[in-house]
Amino acid sequence: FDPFTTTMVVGIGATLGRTIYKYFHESCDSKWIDFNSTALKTDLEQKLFGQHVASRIVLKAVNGFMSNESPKKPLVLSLHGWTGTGKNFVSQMIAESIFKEGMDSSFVHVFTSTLHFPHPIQIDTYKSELQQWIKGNVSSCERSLFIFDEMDKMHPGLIDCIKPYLDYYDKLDGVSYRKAIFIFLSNSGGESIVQTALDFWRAGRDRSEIQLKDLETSLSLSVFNNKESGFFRTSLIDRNLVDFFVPFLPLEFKHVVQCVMAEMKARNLDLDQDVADQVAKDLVYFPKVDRVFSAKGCKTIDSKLDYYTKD
Ligand SMILES: Nc1ncnc2c1ncn2[C@@H]1O[C@H](COP(=O)(O)OP(=O)(O)OP(=O)(O)O)[C@@H](O)[C@H]1O
Repeated sequence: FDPFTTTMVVGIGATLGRTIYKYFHESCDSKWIDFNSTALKTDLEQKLFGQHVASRIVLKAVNGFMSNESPKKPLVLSLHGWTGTGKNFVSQMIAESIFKEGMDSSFVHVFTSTLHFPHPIQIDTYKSELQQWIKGNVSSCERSLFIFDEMDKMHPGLIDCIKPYLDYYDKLDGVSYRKAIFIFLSNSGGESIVQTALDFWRAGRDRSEIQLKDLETSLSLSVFNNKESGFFRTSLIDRNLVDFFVPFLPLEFKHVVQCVMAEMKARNLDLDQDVADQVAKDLVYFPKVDRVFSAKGCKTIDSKLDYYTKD
């Protein structure tokens, strides 16, 4: 009897079991896919902190797309911003508002550049696999959601290969992609968003005054001109395949406190403002002089909270 092997086998068996169960259990119909606009609105308003611009755009974009019976192209959202500001979190909210199984749905597919496409030398294999994967999944369910994380680290050739699926084609090889949703996540443009937020802060203006137009120009310039960014070398942008660029603002101390309180609530702990303040104080803020924004946003607060709540 080897407890390690047994645990592994049981673990793998359970995962496989869940996958098979999901595969046969979940179907591509309104029983499993039923957009709940109110739930998305409530989540964005109550669970997402400090992102009034992103929140508004996402709600409008997803509502508009999901209420259109015959969209002309798939919905393509590009979420930009500093680390830990809520880009994955919002993608999760979108998935939950559309699919009963949320992120666990077999119609939601997440790709992370460094994890799934780590070796540039294998780019041709990745390309054909990715294309087959997208085609196969949309063929079995037109309402598929694809999330591409670390888009700024993605090989431009790979971005190029998904372009046809984002375009205004009626059908490609007999498959229509018009009801699919693509979400791209990246940190590119994050610094220019931070600069705008800092300018407002230094001018003594309220953060809530920041509007999309204040961020749009610098965001698109930095995304275009960033030689490191996969976007730069592709024509994703100039072909207008991205429907909405969604900027995420850097988070301040008060937002981190809100994140800690939310985490306490999620763990059924007594809400303790002092502990929340303490956890937030322990994080690093930048720029060095003003210390306005959390360097890691709301990331890592789980483990910090453990430290304060465990004996
Ligand atoms: N604006 C926010 N409001 C509420 N919670 C947040 C917010 N931003 C981040 N969080 C919390 O922090 C966690 C990590 O954030 P998330 O993964 O969404 O960051 P990200 O912007 O995708 O970061 P990265 O660019 O590093 O991938 C979330 O799961 C959520 O619990």
